[in-house]
Amino acid sequence: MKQYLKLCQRIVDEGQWVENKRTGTRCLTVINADLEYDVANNQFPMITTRKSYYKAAIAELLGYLRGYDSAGQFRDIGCKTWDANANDNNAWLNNPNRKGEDDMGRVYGVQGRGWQRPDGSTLDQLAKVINNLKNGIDDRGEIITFYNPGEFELGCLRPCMHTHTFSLLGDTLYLTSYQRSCDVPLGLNFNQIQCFVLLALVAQITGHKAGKAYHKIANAHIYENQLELMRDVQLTRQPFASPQLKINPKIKSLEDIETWVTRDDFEVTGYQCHEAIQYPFSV
Ligand SMILES: Nc1nc(=O)c2c([nH]1)NC[C@@H]1CN(c3ccc(C(=O)N[C@@H](CCC(=O)O)C(=O)O)cc3)CN21
Ligand SMILES: O=c1ccn([C@H]2C[C@H](O)[C@@H](COP(=O)(O)O)O2)c(=O)[nH]1
Repeated sequence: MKQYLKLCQRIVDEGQWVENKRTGTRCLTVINADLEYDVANNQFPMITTRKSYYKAAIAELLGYLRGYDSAGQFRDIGCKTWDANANDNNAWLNNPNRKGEDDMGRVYGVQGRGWQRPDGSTLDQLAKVINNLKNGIDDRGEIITFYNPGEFELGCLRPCMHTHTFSLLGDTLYLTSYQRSCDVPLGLNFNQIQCFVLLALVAQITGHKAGKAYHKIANAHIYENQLELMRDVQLTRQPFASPQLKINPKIKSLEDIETWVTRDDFEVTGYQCHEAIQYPFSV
């Protein structure tokens, strides 16, 4: 939690204003942030200086792992975060590749589970990684990437946390996640949780201990309309200790994740937080 607040303070103190054409809203921006999460000791990185909706963040991750491409599928598993990008962004609404209400196109999990090969077949990146890790193999390329520049025009948004590298050292599994663009008040609150859960969950289904998750961010920003709430409210609060995450031990395979797992298979204990803050969202 301290590293999150440190990054927020750094943006407030040292950030530079950058115009953003896609949203029309300027951002106070810094380049390069490194965060890490202690999954081994179950220090769940949930924000405590405001109320955090961790179940929606986990549902979003489950949707990525299942290869969802519709905001409706995300809503059905308890996550509304894709409604705006699928249905309220003019560039996407006017894109001839959009297949109608709620369509997100070829983003995130679509690439992760069904990367299109030149011969017309598809590659399931996630299944390959899980299979190798289950068999104790780390070929130094246990990478899942959602970043497919050749298909950007087929999706509503370029993936932000776009690449996940798993590494095995002995029987301990590590994760390094890369993010190109980060909305620190809103998105990072979710992305921290997702890095942690991705490592904990993959360790559980591949039979390894979880080590640390490393989270590398290129462009970290606060939108102009979020700045006052961050500087004058959230940053004046003292954080509480990290809560713990409990994952249903019955989750044993990728197939479980694809078929019956829900956000309620994840429970947090020891979460103490300050009042909710509603940050504005730029579409
Ligand atoms: N500008 C922007 N920021 C983002 O963080 C973001 C995007 N766009 N587009 C794609 C996804 C969608 N994400 C989102 C979207 C909404 C919330 C959000 O509204 N969070 C609220 C309430 C969550 C809830 O009630 O479930 C929050 O207070 O955290 C968070 C992440 C993250 N990504
Ligand atoms: O997981 C996510 C998804 C998105 N974001 C944020 C980062 C930016 O503020 C926007 C995306 O805008 P681009 O113009 O495509 O960079 O969404 C996030 O923080 N985390």
